[in-house]
Amino acid sequence: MNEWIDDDDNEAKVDLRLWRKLLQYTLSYRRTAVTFTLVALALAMTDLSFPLITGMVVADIEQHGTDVNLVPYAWAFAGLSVTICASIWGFISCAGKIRTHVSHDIRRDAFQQLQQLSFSFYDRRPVGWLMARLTSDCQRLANILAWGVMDFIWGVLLMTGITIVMLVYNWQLALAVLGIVPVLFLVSVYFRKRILRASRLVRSANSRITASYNESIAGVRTSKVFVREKENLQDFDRLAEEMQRHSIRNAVLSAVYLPLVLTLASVSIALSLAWGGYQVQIYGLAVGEVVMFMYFAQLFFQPVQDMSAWFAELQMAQASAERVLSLVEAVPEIRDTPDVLRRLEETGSDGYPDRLEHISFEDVGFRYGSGPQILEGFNLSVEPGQTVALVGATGGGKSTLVNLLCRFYEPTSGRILIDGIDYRDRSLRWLQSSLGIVLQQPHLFSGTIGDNIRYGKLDASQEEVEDAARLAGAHEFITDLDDGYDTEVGEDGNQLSLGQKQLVSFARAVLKRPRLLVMDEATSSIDTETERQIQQGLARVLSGRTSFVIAHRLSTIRAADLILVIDHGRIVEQGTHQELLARRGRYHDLYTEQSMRDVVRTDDLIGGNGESVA
Ligand SMILES: Nc1ncnc2c1ncn2[C@@H]1O[C@H](COP(=O)(O)OP(=O)(O)OP(=O)(O)O)[C@@H](O)[C@H]1O
Repeated sequence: MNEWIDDDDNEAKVDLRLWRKLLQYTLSYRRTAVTFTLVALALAMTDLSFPLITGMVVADIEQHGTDVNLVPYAWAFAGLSVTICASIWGFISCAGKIRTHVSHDIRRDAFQQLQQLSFSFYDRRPVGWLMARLTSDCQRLANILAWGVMDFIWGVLLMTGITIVMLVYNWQLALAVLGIVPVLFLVSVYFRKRILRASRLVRSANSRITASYNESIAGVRTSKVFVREKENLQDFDRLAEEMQRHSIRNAVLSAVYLPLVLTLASVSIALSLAWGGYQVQIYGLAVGEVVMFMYFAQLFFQPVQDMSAWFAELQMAQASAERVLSLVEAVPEIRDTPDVLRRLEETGSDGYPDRLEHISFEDVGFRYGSGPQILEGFNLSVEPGQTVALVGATGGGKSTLVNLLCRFYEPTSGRILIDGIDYRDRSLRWLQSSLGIVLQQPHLFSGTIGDNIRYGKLDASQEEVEDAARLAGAHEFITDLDDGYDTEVGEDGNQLSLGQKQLVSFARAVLKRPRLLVMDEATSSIDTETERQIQQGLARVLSGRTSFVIAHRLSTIRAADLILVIDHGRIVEQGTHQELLARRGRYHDLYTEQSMRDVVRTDDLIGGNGESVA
């Protein structure tokens, strides 16, 4: 499995430097954090007051018997109860607020980063990995950075208060109570970690079982045809057995943990009672004080348990923290150089004329990451307004060339010049806003067809949108739909056919009127008649604009000014359609092969152009 997908939840050493960075998310809500600290202080003081007053009542009764006036104590308890209610309300609302803000901020930063990162980043991280970072990891970190931090503040305040009060009252009894705390902490961390791990294993087994249900329901026909029912059941049994094992382990651990904590708490209370009782008998210590210490002993356990639980979670979430920070702090590989940034800041432009005419590749070499060399010493010169077509065997490097041209990747050696200037010396924004791209698998966003076309120019009028659609050959099918331009395309345009999606994406590119148009297999799912319409429309709109077309359907590029046959990252042939056919080389073979494969198409191509293939 890919190392990035692996959801490694094994506990790692807590890296404080990393958490300090993440803590900035909480600290940026200074006002809520300060309010929270005051609320936590009030809560801790109130918690602390209960044993104190209880101790006082008992001591008072011990001293004055039935003459004691209990009314002030009743009022004090009533006041404390109200304060505790208010503090808990404040506690929960502050922590909830901070959790929501922190979760939003981490997600926003991660999302913003995702928009900036280069394609190479996405090559190494699958979508599933990124989705998990944006959802479960962010959620988990937000919980720690809000509830964990809040519980920590409250716990520290309360434990410090109890320790001070106990030491001031009776240091020997205090030590008897406190002696058990480290043991409790260690036991808690030990069990919490194992319980957390076991419950995650249960969750993970559960999701695999759900996926298995899903797969067997979706693939029921295939399973039947291949008579796989028995094997499927065996696979399912294995998963179910695994889940059962983890669930039982989880239940056993929880069953051991709670009684153990309660026993430790009882030991601590018993110690204070025994030692306190001894002091009452020998040194005449007030019974109220012993009661107070027993109460304190009990009170001490809640924050210790909470803090040990968060500590265990902190260890388990170390991997999440690393993954999220690696995303938030990732530096885009392709970005404006400091020099370009300085020029942009000083003058608002990268300092060159807003023109995109002549393009040349000079000795360009390229490889994806540490992969094999895809291009080496690649040279090409494209004149203004030329249509360059790239054809050739699959995996030859056509899309790579176009990716380099669009600066989605940068050459690993050599240069790409636009009007004589290395494009790395120009701003990314300038280049990418000059581009129009139509892909074989175009992406449409949820919304209407009109919205999707307008994505190319947000302030375009309805008329402009329709004109663009007409030129792209999309108007006809759009107006045939019941809601026309207001038709909802669904998620990723899945309410439309692939051909219709390509037409909408064409219209979007046409509306933008780009200086450089790039089409990657863009007309593969469009019928020949529509394709001809598009060709005519584009010829009008893009006359004088440079374009690069990758096509497997060679009919798309017959009119290209320059056809390059690419193989293993090299140009093996170049020329116009006629020249290449006459040469009877690789292009001629490809063309003939394609014509043979599709007789109807061949008819159309020969008829359309009045030329013979053979
Ligand atoms: N993102 C990537 N990471 C690593 N290698 C890649 C990546 N994209 C392409 N390649 C490799 O680069 C080589 C050229 O691929 P490219 O997509 O440029 O070829 P192509 O000519 O466009 O192919 P096709 O006609 O099938 O689309 C192939 O060997 C491919 O495996």
